[in-house]
Amino acid sequence: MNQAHSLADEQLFALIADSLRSDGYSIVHGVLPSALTAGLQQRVQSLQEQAFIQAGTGRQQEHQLDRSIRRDKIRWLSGDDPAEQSWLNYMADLKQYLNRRLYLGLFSYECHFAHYRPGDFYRKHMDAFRGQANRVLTTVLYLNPTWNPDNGGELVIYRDDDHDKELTRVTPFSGTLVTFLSEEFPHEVLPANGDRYSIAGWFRLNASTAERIDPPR
Ligand SMILES: O=C(O)CCC(=O)C(=O)O
Ligand SMILES: [Fe+2]
Repeated sequence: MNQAHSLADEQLFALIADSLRSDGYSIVHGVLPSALTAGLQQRVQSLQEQAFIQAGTGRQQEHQLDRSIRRDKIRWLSGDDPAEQSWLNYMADLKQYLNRRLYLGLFSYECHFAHYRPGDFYRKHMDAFRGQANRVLTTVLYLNPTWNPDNGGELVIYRDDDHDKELTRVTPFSGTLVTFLSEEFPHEVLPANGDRYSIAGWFRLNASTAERIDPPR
């Protein structure tokens, strides 16, 4: 799917919802409001390297830094910055739309900027495991205005019905937004020659009980 101009929010949300319903994933190019993408690009470029932390794998107690699996550095978004707040608002609107259309019961959204330096990668992994009621829907927005396809750094998505077979590859061009069911699709980030910026995010269910506040980070 390839559109060259931004769509009204509801049209874009409808495209995403239709693809999620039929295929479990959606890839859209260049259809987000351009001011939104531009603001986030500027924001991530303005952050100093010290603002990022080494990304880990696993949740809370199991949290590990394993550089053979994952090399990127991350910074969680917060509402303190206007560009970051705009993205959080936009995702809140998407959440509302998807809940209305697909009854997904999405409750919260968390997301971080990611910076992959040249050579960095994220090996094949799942973002969530069935039955754990944690991450339901993954979103990835790329923020690389001058990406050369020869740079590598593609996101490789594997098939939900055969985890060894490649489904598709996504070049991390600015404004490309990928959405997929977190429990269904293994995926990996290939090493790149250049600096690769993105926002990875997850919609979660509300799995809180009186004893246990979920989601944690
Ligand atoms: O940056 C990407 O293309 C995907 C990142 C990813 O899989 C993750 O952060 O879990
Ligand atoms: Fe992932």
